[in-house]
Amino acid sequence: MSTREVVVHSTPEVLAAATAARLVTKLVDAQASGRVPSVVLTGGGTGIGVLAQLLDSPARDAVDWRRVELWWGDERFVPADDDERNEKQAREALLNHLPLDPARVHAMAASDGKFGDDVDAAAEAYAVQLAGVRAFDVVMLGMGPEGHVASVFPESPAVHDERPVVAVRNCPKPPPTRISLTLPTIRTAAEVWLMTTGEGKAGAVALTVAGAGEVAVPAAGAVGTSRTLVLLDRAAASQLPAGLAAIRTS
Ligand SMILES: O=C1O[C@H](COP(=O)(O)O)[C@@H](O)[C@H](O)[C@H]1O
Repeated sequence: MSTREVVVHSTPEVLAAATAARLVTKLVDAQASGRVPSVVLTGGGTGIGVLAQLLDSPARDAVDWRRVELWWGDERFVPADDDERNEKQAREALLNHLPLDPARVHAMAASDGKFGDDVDAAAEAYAVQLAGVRAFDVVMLGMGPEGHVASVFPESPAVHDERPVVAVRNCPKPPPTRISLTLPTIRTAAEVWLMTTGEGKAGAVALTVAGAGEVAVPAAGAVGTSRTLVLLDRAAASQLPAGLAAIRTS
């Protein structure tokens, strides 16, 4: 398990651009060493903002996108064409514009897909797909104001679940039915990048960095085996101890 490194950027735009650049470097380095990197995408404003920045960055052409495996950390269990879907948002922000290999893009099922409205079957099928993955290179995660990551919410059944992927019901944040990787699966990643912006996230960020318990603050349980980055804008970092925020400000 790695120690958290906190990086504070001046604005959400700078954070998104810097994280997009970080991802390009990560993918290029992995491909240069002959590997096909695997990345877990996130929904939410910050995660989709990073993808939009990547679309605007000429550096994205340094990556051979046909040799990248893409997964999702969570998905809202709604019809495929619903604007709430993390997959749809990611495709519109970036993926539709890249020469990806469709066989390497691993979206979670929609509620009008192969499994119909059986969210448990959809979650189990995703776990079967994941069984072939050795370790993710990067898991990107947004974070809720109460400390949820992916669709693992505080004090919810998912936070206690040891299975790799779970169906989530009655989410406090709509839509109520979702599919999510669990914390044990997230922790198999080499690197976890926890990314968030805005004052509304500052309390949960401070609790995460202070080492709160993962049942109360699931973000605190999201760590990588070799690196855990907490990527923030100044507003999200505003409740961190002054010394810590000052160490790594860019
Ligand atoms: O519902 C979700 O929320 C989180 C955080 O979203 P944000 O808009 O507050 O950044 C997100 O990471 C997750 O993937 C998503 O399904």
